[in-house]
Amino acid sequence: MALDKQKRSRHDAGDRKEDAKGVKRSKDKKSKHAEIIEKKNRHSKKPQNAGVEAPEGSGEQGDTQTEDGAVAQGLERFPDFTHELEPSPETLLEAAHMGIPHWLAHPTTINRDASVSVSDERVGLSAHIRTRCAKAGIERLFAVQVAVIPVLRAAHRHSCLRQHVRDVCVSAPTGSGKTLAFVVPVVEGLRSRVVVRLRALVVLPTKELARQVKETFVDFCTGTDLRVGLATGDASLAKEQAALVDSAASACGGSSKVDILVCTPGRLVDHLATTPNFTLQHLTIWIMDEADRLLGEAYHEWLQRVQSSIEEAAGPAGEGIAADIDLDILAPPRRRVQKLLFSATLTRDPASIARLKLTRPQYISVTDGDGEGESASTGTFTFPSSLQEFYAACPAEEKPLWLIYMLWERQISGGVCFTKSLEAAHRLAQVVQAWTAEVPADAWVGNKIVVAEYSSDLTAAERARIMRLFKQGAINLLVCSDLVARGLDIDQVAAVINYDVPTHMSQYTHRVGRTARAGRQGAAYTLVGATQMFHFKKMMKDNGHWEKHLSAIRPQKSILATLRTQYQAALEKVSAMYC
Ligand SMILES: Nc1ncnc2c1ncn2[C@@H]1O[C@H](COP(=O)(O)OP(=O)(O)OP(=O)(O)O)[C@@H](O)[C@H]1O
Repeated sequence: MALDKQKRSRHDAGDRKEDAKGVKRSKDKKSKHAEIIEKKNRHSKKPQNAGVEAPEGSGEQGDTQTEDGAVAQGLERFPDFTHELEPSPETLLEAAHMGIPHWLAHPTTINRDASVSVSDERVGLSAHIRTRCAKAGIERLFAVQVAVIPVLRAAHRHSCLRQHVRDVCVSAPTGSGKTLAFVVPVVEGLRSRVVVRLRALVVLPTKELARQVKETFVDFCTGTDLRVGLATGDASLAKEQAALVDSAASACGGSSKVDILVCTPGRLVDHLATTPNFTLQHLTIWIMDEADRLLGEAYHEWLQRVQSSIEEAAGPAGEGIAADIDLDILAPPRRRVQKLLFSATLTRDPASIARLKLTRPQYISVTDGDGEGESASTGTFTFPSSLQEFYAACPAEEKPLWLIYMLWERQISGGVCFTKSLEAAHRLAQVVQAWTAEVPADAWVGNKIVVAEYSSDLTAAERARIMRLFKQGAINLLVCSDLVARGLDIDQVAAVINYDVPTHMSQYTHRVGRTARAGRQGAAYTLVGATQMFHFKKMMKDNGHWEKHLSAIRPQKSILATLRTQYQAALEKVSAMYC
């Protein structure tokens, strides 16, 4: 009987893997998986392909845990399209030497092409979420959603039963749909709540990103009673306070006016310090999006302050317990706040990770192919498969001309061009604008370039106006500092240009990730001055990105010569403005 069940569940798991579009089906690959699974089984008694991963030692294993992860406690079975990556001994050794925790070197991986239908019964999305997806034009779930939604749905059920839940770290390429990977399970988990309490906290590093995520929550909460709040400092503190809590109510925490709060770290700390009745005592889920950037934010030691607020409300038990310690012995079952970290470039810095006091964390990673390239020490930067990458080695003093060449020759319309500073963005936007005035009206083959500077120097209202015009196509080139390098989701970005070479691979990843989002085609161009070539090449090579992904562009001399004349005329006009 037990054997039958085992066979059946393995068969089911096999089918599930086969059905996930994009999961490779070659015989070789299957046997490789089988080998890995067999090897793992030899080393551990843990069931493979567990759709619901019951926390070890949380009282859900043994008699109650079945082979396929369904738990004999009325919990439903969730599908699993992931597999655990078995790192090589060398990788593990390297990770150990660098102090990288064991769980971070053992990701649960999913092929970035995996996808299932929104209405697939095995994912079990409610009619409400399916309707919201349909309204948003979403028919299939992306890989990160396929991997993460079942894990968080299962965790929610465990949490409701006062069973321990694991913290989750998620790494997936830019534009791969990480936002919905947490929005969907949060809304599913909360939509039948009775009393309004602040139960989900979502922290993002910038106002723009917070607004964007809040809008997604609002879309997916439409048709429910759930209330979503925003605290970014866009509105005055008093206005935010009035929107978040009923300060006249006597019961602390019973006065929340929102179920979900999307905020920036600075404003969160302000509310913790000054807003009467604002409390995290009912929190069940704490999401940090763009987590690596957030961990670098020092604002009033926001991380420690949020952790302390949570711990004060709930008591310290269960926090920060290493992944392999049996919780049954150490802590009584109770509801705790589940921490979720999302990023395209998740930090591997042991010190940063330790500060988070994660509880038995699980690491989910969306990778190329079979998780190849997942390196324990550096992490892999996985890029959208629809992204094409180019670089041009150019003389440093001619970079503006070469930028103009790219814009002209590649007919870039819907471009975002990154510079290293606000000043550089300002000046470059002026030069490009002056050049467009030099081009005869009938010479444009594609759209005439209409350029605007988009930087933190502008007011929020000006930025909103420029963004609106960009989305409408009235502006088709934005010149920016790194303000919009992360997270911003703009469908219309067809190309990214690194006018100044990014200094880190993560900066490169986030910048180029503004294009080729959600499976759309996109191109990234990097202008590399002669003195920067060594660094750029090394950075790309160190990350296994040089040979496989980058193509060189060599400009046609005749086109360059024509553009040079126009460029020099433009330069003179811009210089005259400063005299
Ligand atoms: N299943 C889906 N089908 C179609 N489009 C989707 C799906 N999921 C998300 N999207 C769209 O994909 C785009 C990118 O999603 P999102 O902003 O969540 O990416 P991300 O992974 O957070 O990227 P980044 O790391 O750059 O912040 C959004 O416009 C979103 O609406």
